[in-house]
Amino acid sequence: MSKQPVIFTQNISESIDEILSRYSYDKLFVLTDRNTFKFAFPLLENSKLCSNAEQIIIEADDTHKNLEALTSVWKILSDKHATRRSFMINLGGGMVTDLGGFAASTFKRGIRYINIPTTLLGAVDAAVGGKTGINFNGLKNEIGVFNPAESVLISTVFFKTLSREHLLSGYAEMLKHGLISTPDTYNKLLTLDFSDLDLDKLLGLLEESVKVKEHIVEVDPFEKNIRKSLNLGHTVGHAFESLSHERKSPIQHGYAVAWGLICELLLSHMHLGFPVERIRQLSTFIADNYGAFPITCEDYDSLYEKMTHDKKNESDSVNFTLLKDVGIVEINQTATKEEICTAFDLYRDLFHL
Ligand SMILES: NC(=O)c1ccc[n+]([C@@H]2O[C@H](COP(=O)([O-])OP(=O)(O)OC[C@H]3O[C@@H](n4cnc5c(N)ncnc54)[C@H](O)[C@@H]3O)[C@@H](O)[C@H]2O)c1
Ligand SMILES: O=C(O)C(=O)C[C@@H](O)[C@H](O)[C@H](O)COP(=O)(O)O
Ligand SMILES: [Zn+2]
Repeated sequence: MSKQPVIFTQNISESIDEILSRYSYDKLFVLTDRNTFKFAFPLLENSKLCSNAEQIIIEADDTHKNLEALTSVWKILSDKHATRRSFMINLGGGMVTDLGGFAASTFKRGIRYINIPTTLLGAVDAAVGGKTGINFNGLKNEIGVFNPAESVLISTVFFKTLSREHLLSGYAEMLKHGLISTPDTYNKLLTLDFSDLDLDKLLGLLEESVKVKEHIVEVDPFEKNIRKSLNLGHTVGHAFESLSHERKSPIQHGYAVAWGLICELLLSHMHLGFPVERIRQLSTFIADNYGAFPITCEDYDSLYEKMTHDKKNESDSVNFTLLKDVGIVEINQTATKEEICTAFDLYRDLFHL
């Protein structure tokens, strides 16, 4: 896979037109969800090329990252006579870039697309690296392909309409990037104060964080080895997220990752001696900013069953990425159901559940 250009810009319209002018295409489609159509699309008003684009608008939020919304995108592409020479822009958070990337990758066996993330989570993680897909059968990202966008255009101009919860959701993936990179990067992340947010500081941390992901994806684009480190916190996190959908009380992806990180650091301690002090420090940061995901022992069987579908699994055991310490990553670690339930018990103790 060739290196995917990730471009930071403060003049989004000019940058889009500059990138699009490098391509020859017959029709341009812009995919948004209802919110990004309202908040983000107007910010492209100075783009000459986007002003003639066909709009595709889907319902917002992860509960719509599904087959029905995907089908509606395929249908519009087909009805509007999109061809293999057509081009798509995914303008939205991770829900739009995941679903839109998959729609583009599969329509007529693949049309080219660029991602313009409008959330912090999208910018730091989802829009970058070529994982596309939808949720299916109650499981996160169960169907999808690896196929990177032609380019990713990151502009903080979109962040003005994001809530604190949106920012915190993206920040959880940044904490993950910190944990798998270096103590220096990680420790800086713990100093950000969300009760008195310094946006400039956040943006500096964002640029550093994207580089962590870019580097790993460049080395291992198809998640055969070290890319599994980007899945830290997700074996449990995805189970929490799916359970929240089942409960009809969906949590944001990054929140699920934040709580998943704590459970997986507890497993990291049990398997590899990850320092307890660091777990206490991070769980305090997460409890203060994210609260807790409520679980009881009644949920353990259901959570474990969900983890048996994790994409990293081989044969019957649940596969985790664990840490010996910050920046010391061990992939392909398996844990028994008993160990996982012990981690849930400890998580509940830490979060007073
Ligand atoms: N492909 C990957 O590598 C990868 C990585 C991380 C996460 N993900 C996926 O990304 C998704 C989560 O992404 P997300 O957190 O961006 O969620 P999201 O796309 O659902 O966006 C969250 C909410 O914010 C709204 N929104 C988006 N941009 C806005 C803006 N500028 N102003 C106001 N509202 C705005 C959306 O409409 C939505 O309601 C999950 O499906 C997750 O599985 C994928
Ligand atoms: O880019 C990756 O690789 C990741 O794992 C990034 C994750 O933050 C992201 O949530 C991803 O979609 C999870 O992928 P999955 O393969 O576990 O579904
Ligand atoms: Zn994630």
